[in-house]
Amino acid sequence: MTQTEAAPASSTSDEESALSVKGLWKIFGAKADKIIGTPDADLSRKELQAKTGCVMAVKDVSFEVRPGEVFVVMGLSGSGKSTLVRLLTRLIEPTQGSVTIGGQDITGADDARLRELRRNHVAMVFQHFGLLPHRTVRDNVAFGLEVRGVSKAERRARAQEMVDLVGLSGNEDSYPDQLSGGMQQRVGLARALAGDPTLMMFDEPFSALDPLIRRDMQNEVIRLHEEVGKTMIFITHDLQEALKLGDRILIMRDGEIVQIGTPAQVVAEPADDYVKDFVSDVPRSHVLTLRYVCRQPHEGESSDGPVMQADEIVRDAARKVLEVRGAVRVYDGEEFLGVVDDEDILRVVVAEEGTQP
Ligand SMILES: Nc1ncnc2c1ncn2[C@@H]1O[C@H](COP(=O)(O)OP(=O)(O)OP(=O)(O)O)[C@@H](O)[C@H]1O
Repeated sequence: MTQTEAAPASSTSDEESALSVKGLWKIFGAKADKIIGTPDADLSRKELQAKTGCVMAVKDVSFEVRPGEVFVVMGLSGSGKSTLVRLLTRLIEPTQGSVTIGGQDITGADDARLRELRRNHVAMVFQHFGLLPHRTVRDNVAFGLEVRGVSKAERRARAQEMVDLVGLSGNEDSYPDQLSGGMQQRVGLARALAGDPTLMMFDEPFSALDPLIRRDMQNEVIRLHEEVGKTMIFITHDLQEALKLGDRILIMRDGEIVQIGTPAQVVAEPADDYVKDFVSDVPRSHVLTLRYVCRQPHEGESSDGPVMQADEIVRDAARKVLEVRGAVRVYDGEEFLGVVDDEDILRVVVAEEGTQP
C-alpha cells in the first residue's frame, strides 16, 4: 500500500470523497433517539446502559474516505466496528447522522435506491463467506450478476475473469465445501469484484483463517488493490493487519474515534495512551517513514547528500542511508523537510529491540 501522508480528510469535499460520514450515531434500545443532545449522551457506554438500558454502539463518528484508498477501521471487540460498517449501507439504521457514497446521500435514500446501491455500487466481504453450497465456484462468483439480469454468456465470461484474477483458475466447477477456507475466501473476493463495485467493504474477512493463510490473503488484497484500484473499507481487530493494509487507519474505542491517521502517524504520534499502548509492540522501522525520523541539519553539516522522499519507510530506506557518507536529504515532493543519517536510522532500529515481544 502507498503510505501517502496526504492532507487531512476534512479538506476532501463530499463530491470528491468515495465515502463521507458525518455525525453518525447508533444507540440500540428503546427511545434511543431521545438521548442525543442530552447530558446522557456524554455518559460512558456502561453508565448509559445502567441508566437507560440503551447501548451506545457508535458515537458521533465523522470521517472521509478518498477514492482508491484502503481505509481500515480498527478496534477491539465491542468497539463498534461491525455496527459502523453496517450503518454505511443502512443494513442498520442510524440513530442520527449522514452517509454519502460517491456523492449520493444514503441516509435519505428510499428502499429502491438503497437496493440499487447495494447491488451495483457496494460489495461486502464477510468472515463467513456466505457462499451458496449447491452452486459451483463460477456460479457463486456470477451470483450478483445474475441478480442484476446480466446475460448468461456475459456472466460466465466475467466470472471466469474474476476466478483467474483471484488465482482460482481450474476450480471453476468445484463446490464450496471442496475448497479450503482461504480458497473459499478467494471466491468471496471474486464475487465481490465481479460486479465492479465502486466501494468494497471487508468485515473481518480473514479472522477465521490460519495465520499463514491469513497472511497470504492479506497479500492478495494488496495485490488486488494494486491491480483494480478499488476504494476499500477494511474492518479488523488486528493491529498488524491494519498497519499492513491501511493507507489510513481509524482506531475506535467504545463507539468513538480515538485517532485517524496513516500507519506511520499512528505509531509516531499516537493520539492518547490507549493508542500508545496499542502500538507499543510494533517494530517501528517497519512502519515509520523518514518524515518522522528526519531532523534539521546540524550547523556545518553538509546538505548535498542524496534525496529521498518523506513517505519512504525506514526499513526500506536504511540500506541507502547507511551506504551514504553523511546525511540524505528528505523531501515531501518539492519541500525540504530535513536530513537523516545512519545514527538516526540506528536509533529507530535499536529502540525497537526493546519493544519486540
Ligand atoms: N442489535 C444490538 N442490540 C443491542 N446492542 C448491540 C446490538 N448490536 C451490537 N450491540 C452492542 O454495540 C456495541 C458495539 O458492537 P459491535 O458488534 O459493533 O462491535 P465490534 O467492534 O464489531 O465487535 P466484534 O468484533 O466483537 O463484533 C457492543 O457493546 C454490542 O454489544
